[in-house]
Amino acid sequence: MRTLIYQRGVGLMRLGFLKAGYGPLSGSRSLSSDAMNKFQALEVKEAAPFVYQVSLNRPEKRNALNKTMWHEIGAVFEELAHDEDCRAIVLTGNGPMFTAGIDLNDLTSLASVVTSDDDVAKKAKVLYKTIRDYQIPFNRLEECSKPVIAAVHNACVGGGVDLITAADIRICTQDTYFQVKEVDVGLAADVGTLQRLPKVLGNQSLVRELCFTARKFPSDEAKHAGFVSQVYPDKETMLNEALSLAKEIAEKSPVAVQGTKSSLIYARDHSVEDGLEQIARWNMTMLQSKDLMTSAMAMMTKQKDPPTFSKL
Ligand SMILES: CCC/C=C/C=C/C(=O)SCCNC(=O)CCNC(=O)[C@H](O)C(C)(C)COP(=O)(O)OP(=O)(O)OC[C@H]1O[C@@H](n2cnc3c(N)ncnc32)[C@H](O)[C@@H]1OP(=O)(O)O
Repeated sequence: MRTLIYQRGVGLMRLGFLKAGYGPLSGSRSLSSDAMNKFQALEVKEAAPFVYQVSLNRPEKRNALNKTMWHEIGAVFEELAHDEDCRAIVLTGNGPMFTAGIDLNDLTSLASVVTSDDDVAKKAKVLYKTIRDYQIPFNRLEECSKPVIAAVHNACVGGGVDLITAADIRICTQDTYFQVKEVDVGLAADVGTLQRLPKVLGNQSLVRELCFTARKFPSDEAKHAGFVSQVYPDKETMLNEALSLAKEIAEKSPVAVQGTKSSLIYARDHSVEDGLEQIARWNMTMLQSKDLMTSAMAMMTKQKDPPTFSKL
């Protein structure tokens, strides 16, 4: 098992979920494999060289996203972004399903803000900060420089859809359904689905239908619509394929892969001209990396084994 560079605290404190063992550190330190397993609601392991597997791990509660899990998602993707022994990540769920969405106990606890005697302006300010803080962990996933493959089985509900729309690649099992469930609990989705799903699908009519009705979006339809790129018969097959895809990515130049992720996200949110300017500026530095020559030599010499790249 490799180690993670471990800088926790800021994100955890933001939502007020700071717990023993998650305190802010003055500098950085290595996280041993034991420490990696101190996540309470996630299981994090190095599944193959340069490949990490992050599993939602509250199977008895259908991986409902409680505050701890929400926070740990932000923390782990921030850490893996800076871990040079990580080049690709598989995100999956332990137990019967991927996730049942936000922990409804946490959602109802928000009601205490609404029903307090505080002035409406103060309550609005508190709710604004709460929602913005809930958005941060999923942004961390999207911002993580390493490609994230969401491998989904059985059900992905509410906040789970917000979570995986921030991933780079989505795959699922045949028995999976996705559900933008928020309207059924009386709210407009506010942690990413309404912003990212239209960009993932491209079909505005389908996006609106799914978001207005909260109907189940089954795997075959999700594949047809381009929401997932592959559907597998069962979880074991899917996980094997997810890890094999992650290994394939991890064998490429990290300079090339991380630059590609960064540019694709930039291009999604900017004009073609702005994107061309961004990649020119990026590559004016990155083309000077040894990875270019290493990859070119491996191709030209028809090298069988993948080339070895410096850590990044
Ligand atoms: C600012 C906030 C931003 C975020 C917003 C996010 C919004 C959302 O995510 S909306 C969606 C919320 N989720 C739901 O409405 C789903 C609720 N759950 C279910 O409908 C079913 O549990 C499900 C169909 C997913 C699975 O059914 P199954 O028969 O397989 O399991 P159950 O017997 O129902 O549940 C087993 C235990 O898990 C607990 N549980 C399930 N979902 C949640 C949840 N979302 N929150 C908390 N706990 C959950 C359930 O209570 C059972 O626990 P126990 O009784 O202790 O065994």
